[in-house]
Amino acid sequence: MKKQNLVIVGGGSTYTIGMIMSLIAEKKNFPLNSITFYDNDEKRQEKVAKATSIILDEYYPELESFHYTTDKETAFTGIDIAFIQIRTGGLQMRELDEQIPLKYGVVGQETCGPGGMAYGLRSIRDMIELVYDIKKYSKDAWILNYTNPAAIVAEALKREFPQDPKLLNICDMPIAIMHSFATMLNKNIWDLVPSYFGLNHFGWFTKIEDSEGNDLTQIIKDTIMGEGFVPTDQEIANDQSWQQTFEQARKMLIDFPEFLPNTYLQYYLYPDDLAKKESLTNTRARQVINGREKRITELCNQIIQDKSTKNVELHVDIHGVYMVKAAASLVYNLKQTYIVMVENNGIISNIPDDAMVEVPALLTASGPKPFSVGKIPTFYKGLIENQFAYEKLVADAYFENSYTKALQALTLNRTVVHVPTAKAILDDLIEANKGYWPELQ
Ligand SMILES: NC(=O)c1ccc[n+]([C@@H]2O[C@H](COP(=O)([O-])OP(=O)(O)OC[C@H]3O[C@@H](n4cnc5c(N)ncnc54)[C@H](O)[C@@H]3O)[C@@H](O)[C@H]2O)c1
Ligand SMILES: O=P(O)(O)OC[C@H]1O[C@H](O[C@H]2[C@H](O)[C@@H](O)[C@@H](O)O[C@@H]2CO)[C@H](O)[C@@H](O)[C@@H]1O
Ligand SMILES: [Mn+2]
Repeated sequence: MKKQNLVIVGGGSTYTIGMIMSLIAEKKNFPLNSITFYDNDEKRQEKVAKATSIILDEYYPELESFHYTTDKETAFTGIDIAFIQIRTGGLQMRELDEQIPLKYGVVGQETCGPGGMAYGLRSIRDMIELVYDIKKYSKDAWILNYTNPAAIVAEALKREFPQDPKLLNICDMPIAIMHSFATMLNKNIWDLVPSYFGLNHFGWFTKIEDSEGNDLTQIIKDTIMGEGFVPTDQEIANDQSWQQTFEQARKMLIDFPEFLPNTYLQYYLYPDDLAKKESLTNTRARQVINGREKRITELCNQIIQDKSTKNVELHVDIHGVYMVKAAASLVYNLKQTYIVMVENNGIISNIPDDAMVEVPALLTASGPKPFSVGKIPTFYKGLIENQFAYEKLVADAYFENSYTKALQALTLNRTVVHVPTAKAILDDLIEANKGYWPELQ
């Protein structure tokens, strides 16, 4: 097994320590020669990198080298694979993305609705630049992106880098939901076989089987409708916001019992209820700043102060393990099945070919090989086509510098609809995103 040279772009991310623990847990399946961090915020990255260096000394002594840098040439030369996890504008801009729509009574969310559009218009430029730069210094490297809003980033990257089998967008939400299914069923998560279709943060499980082919879907539905649904991955199990989000699955299933919903659908199916529950001074960004970000900063400080991990609790989360296992399947041609984003091209036969759909695919050394889904029922087709039109219009707005396309996008979005509201939110977002967005005319 050839050992891999990995760069983590966005080394200062709150997910990096979890990713490092996953790389350690999976070192037999995804052996590494080197890890490099790249970030454009030297200070933020340095703290995480110093703690990482201590963790790696303790748990990965056989690793040849670990470096961190803010220089792209140093970071991207000689690498086999890049994981990208950046947040253009940081959690501060996420807070504005959530607060601005909320001021107008519209859901304030990281990847859904106007907040998602705002974040998308910031992410696209950095993501395109990073992919070009990685390819410049390591033209054959795999690029695994999970930067959000992944649906919009995937649409933009597909246009800029068409048909690139080594560039893959991936999300952890389906596997986090499957984690809860596995716990509920008392089964090993990796033995569950999902049938799933949709767009990123906008999809449904049509079936869950075990490795022997037993259909477990009805048991899962009955349990959720009877007892509710809870997050079980350690990272989110005790988080009140995620508990409330998972609980909404029961409501969605009672209203639409056909398929098991991705939890993100709550924002599109009950937008007004969710907006009413949100608080301008405590949107999710503020909770993350006071929660995950603070916890990771304290954890790094403790490790650095002790020069050891003896006084901290480190754990492997499903987010990191999923990305690492998927990467291993790609580079070692393991042909394992993961839910990823790919260009439709007939997979879902009655929606547009150019949609970036999220479906199960075999991950192989020549890229993802998605399974066919076939025709989907009218309700889901209607929802997906509307959402895909919104995503396309956001990418159009970016590439064409078009105010009109951005306004059309927001008007189509199920969380907005009302044109004057769309206009007011868009104008506020333009003001807040000066320097991040293209100039819309
Ligand atoms: N796809 C998924 O399911 C999934 C799951 C978890 C997180 N995410 C995404 O991962 C990303 C990181 O999330 P976070 O909460 O840890 O954010 P964060 O702000 O803590 O970390 C992001 C890091 O990226 C750096 N950065 C920003 N722009 C950069 C650029 N152009 N080049 C290099 N570095 C840059 C920042 O300095 C920061 O250190 C976000 O996009 C988030 O939405 C996606
Ligand atoms: O609101 P946040 O920042 O806590 O989470 C937003 C992300 O939520 C989903 O991902 C993960 C989560 O980040 C992680 O900690 C994991 O253990 O559980 C969540 C559910 O899968 C979502 O898929 C991401 O795209 C969001 O960024
Ligand atoms: Mn996601």
